[in-house]
Amino acid sequence: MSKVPVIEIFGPTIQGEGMVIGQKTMFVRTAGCDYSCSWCDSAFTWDGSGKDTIKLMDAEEIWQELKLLGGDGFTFVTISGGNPALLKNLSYFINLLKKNNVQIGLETQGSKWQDWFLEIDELTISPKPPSSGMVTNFSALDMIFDKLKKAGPTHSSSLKVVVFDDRDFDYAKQVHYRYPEIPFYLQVGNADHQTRDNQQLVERLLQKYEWLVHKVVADNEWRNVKVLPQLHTLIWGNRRGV
Ligand SMILES: C[S@@+](CC[C@H](N)C(=O)[O-])C[C@H]1O[C@@H](n2cnc3c(N)ncnc32)[C@H](O)[C@@H]1O
Ligand SMILES: Nc1nc2[nH]cc(C(=O)O)c2c(=O)[nH]1
Ligand code: SF4
Ligand SMILES: [Mg+2]
Repeated sequence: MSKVPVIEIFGPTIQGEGMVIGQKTMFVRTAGCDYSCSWCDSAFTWDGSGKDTIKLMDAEEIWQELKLLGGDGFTFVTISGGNPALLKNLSYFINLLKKNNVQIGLETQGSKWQDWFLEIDELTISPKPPSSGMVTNFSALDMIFDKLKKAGPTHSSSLKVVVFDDRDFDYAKQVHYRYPEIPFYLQVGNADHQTRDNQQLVERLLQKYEWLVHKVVADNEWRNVKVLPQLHTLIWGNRRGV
């Protein structure tokens, strides 16, 4: 059957990150990841702590849940995870969204390809810097961008690298140089993704954002780049489902 493991469906909210930041959207978060980033803010999707909340759902069931939550008040759905690119069967849900004229965003780290990437309106590829503890498979990433490029200029994708420290910053630059034609976003890393103290969290994140902006503006090797915070974290802290 065409089922996929879903761990949460929420919205309407705004896309807090990357190329369509600010966009009103619903979210579908799939379970399971082939990575285990040290600072993952969605570790419940893969570390076992959320296993009782995973539901195997088919396309129509996910759509019904989205309509229940969002009614007619949305035109955009973002799929994240975990790594949704592990799920070949997501094609059924993606086709159903297209049939309903819904725009689709998707977040993945760039470790796996799926043919349905070509159906995604706003595809965010987010390779992981050294602080994550993960090692990027650049031949897999090359293959993904080759396929997207062959699919033609109508395809809208971007790179988003989370930065925690100077090494991450250098890694991000390496990625940007390797794929210079892909729109590039630097994102502030949230080192306190467990805390409930929103005031202190926002203060630290804004300091980190300032640090990152300063590094970019002082560096002539960065030219065409956008530097962003996680907007949803500035509004809602580490709350889930927003
Ligand atoms: C939770 S991941 C899920 C999608 C996919 N596995 C990925 O990593 O791209 C969604 C986005 O959140 C980012 N992210 C995860 N933990 C973060 C943190 N502590 N601070 C900032 N961004 C984080 C990831 O880098 C990714 O861009
Ligand atoms: N508002 C909001 N924006 C987001 N952008 C990417 C998210 C994610 O966890 O993938 C996310 C999320 O969880 N919430
Ligand atoms: S790849 Fe994404 S979901 Fe997987 S561990 Fe890293 S940040 Fe978390
Ligand atoms: Mg998130």
